[in-house]
Amino acid sequence: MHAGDNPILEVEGVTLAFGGIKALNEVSFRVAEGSITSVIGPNGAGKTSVFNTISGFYKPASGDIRFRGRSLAGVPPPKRAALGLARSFQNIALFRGMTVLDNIKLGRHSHLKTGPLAALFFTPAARREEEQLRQEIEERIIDFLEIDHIRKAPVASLSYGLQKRVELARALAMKPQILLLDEPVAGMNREETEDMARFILEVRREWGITILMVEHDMGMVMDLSDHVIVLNFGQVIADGRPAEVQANPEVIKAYLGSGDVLALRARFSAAARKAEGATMRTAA
Ligand SMILES: Nc1ncnc2c1ncn2[C@@H]1O[C@H](COP(=O)(O)OP(=O)(O)OP(=O)(O)O)[C@@H](O)[C@H]1O
Repeated sequence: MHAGDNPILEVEGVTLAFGGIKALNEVSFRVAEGSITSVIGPNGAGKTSVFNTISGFYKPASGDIRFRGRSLAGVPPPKRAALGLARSFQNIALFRGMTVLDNIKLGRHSHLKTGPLAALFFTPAARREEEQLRQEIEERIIDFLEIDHIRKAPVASLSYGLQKRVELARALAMKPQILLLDEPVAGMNREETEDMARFILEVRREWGITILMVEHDMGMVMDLSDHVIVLNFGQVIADGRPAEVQANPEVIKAYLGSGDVLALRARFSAAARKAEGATMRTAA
């Protein structure tokens, strides 16, 4: 799939400055509908700034972001979420004292037709909506993410991996068309990482949701992505399929400069070995 085909999201010429520093400098890329697209780059390259600009937390000095062809200029973050653009955060942003189920329900509120007052007085319309919401959450999201056994548990009591899964559940409850995942496997052990990778693939396959993620785990990026965008010093230095990006000398140089190159090579080759194994299994 080429990112130029049917873009759901277009970032065009975006420049973002903090004082005199350009965190993003004329950044342009497209995210194809139905793709898993990753944004990578060494520390400080501008990945979080891209996410914050797309979700509306930062206002670019120039450039435009379009969602399904519509400019998001002047559209505040909650409205972007209601349009179908949801995100998770690098550091878990859940209500730790609340249960898993209540946290997930919060995600859905941007779509409820009945306002908080109606919900308070529990009108028939609010009740119907509440019931529909409950069923939708229980039947689909909780089952899908295999968190049935912890639905009544307070989030604070859960392992880190499960909390990240609940965060994904809450983002899904927002019924996104595109999901922005900020380092979905950061801090996870191997098993938690593999679970999350499986869920991300299934979110795309079963729910038809486009994924845009920032991730440092290069094995995961190369395994999952259709398309990879590489940032360095606030600029796009490579944009293509995982194999193209890995072979790009500019990319190697960027990671070399950051001192991450050994880790990068190890991760690249682990990803390549895995891909080779998958190809051989398919051919057999
Ligand atoms: N709120 C801010 N105020 C001032 N400078 C900022 C702010 N946010 C980011 N920057 C600067 O913008 C540049 C890009 O930072 P950003 O956090 O987007 O990079 P990143 O690629 O996400 O890094 P990391 O991988 O370490 O999370 C850096 O030079 C950073 O210091």
